[in-house]
Amino acid sequence: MSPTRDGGLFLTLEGIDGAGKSSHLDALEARFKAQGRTVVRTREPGGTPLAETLRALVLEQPMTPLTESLLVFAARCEHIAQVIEPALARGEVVLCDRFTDATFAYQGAGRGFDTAVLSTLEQWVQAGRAGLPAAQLLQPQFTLWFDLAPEIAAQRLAGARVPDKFEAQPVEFFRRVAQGYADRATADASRFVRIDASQARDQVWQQIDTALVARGVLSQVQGAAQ
Ligand SMILES: Nc1ncnc2c1ncn2[C@@H]1O[C@H](COP(=O)(O)OP(=O)(O)O)[C@@H](O)[C@H]1O
Ligand SMILES: Cc1cn([C@H]2C[C@H](O)[C@@H](COP(=O)(O)OP(=O)(O)O)O2)c(=O)[nH]c1=O
Repeated sequence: MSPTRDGGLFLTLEGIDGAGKSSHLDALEARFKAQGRTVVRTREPGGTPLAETLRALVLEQPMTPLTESLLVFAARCEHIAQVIEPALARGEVVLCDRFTDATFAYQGAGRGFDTAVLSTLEQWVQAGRAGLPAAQLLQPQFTLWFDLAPEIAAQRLAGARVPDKFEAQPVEFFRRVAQGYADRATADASRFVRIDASQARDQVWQQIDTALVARGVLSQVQGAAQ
């Protein structure tokens, strides 16, 4: 069996903007469904009507890093209570595009905001959740970290879509964000699954599939290459 909480699986995707996360969400969802799992596909900031309203503010309005941090954790609080916890309790797969690692990477490393404050907010929002020991934070079982040089991500995004507030940031900002992710990965090596996102799309998918099979989260597809 896969490592689960209440039979559910909490899997997140992370990386700088343009790293290629969204390109693999459909295939991941289909892969779990093909194995008979019910999948809740969601994102942060967002995932509930209120959290989506907060997302629009965070992505469009200028604000202080503290306001940004409070809003993403407020959105997360709703998202956990209304979507993530109930789905995990039902034994489902929660496939979430970003979670708290993004706050440490973007607000912490990118904006230079105090990570001790972020850790406090993380405690408030992610500790004491249903089905977990009081001291344990709700965290993803695994985080697929799409690691890509900021210069390549910027090239991929150029002309691909209208940039939002973060995507309009200079490459130096994304260097700091990328370092923030690398630090989180070092601190929680068993949770983070590093994906070399510089490879071609089908090779990136192969890395994802192989990593999740190796961790017992997915079963090998019959006839697939070892
Ligand atoms: N492996 C890849 N090689 C080249 N381009 C890619 C690759 N993966 C995604 N892209 C392209 O890069 C851009 C950003 O990908 P996307 O999945 O939206 O990234 P993210 O969700 O991480 O911001 C898109 O235009 C996408 O088509
Ligand atoms: C979850 C989260 C996202 N963000 C940022 C990162 C992204 O630039 C943006 C939204 O992420 P994303 O959904 O990846 O954007 P898109 O749909 O355009 O690919 O929000 C934060 O700054 N802090 C957070 O805690």
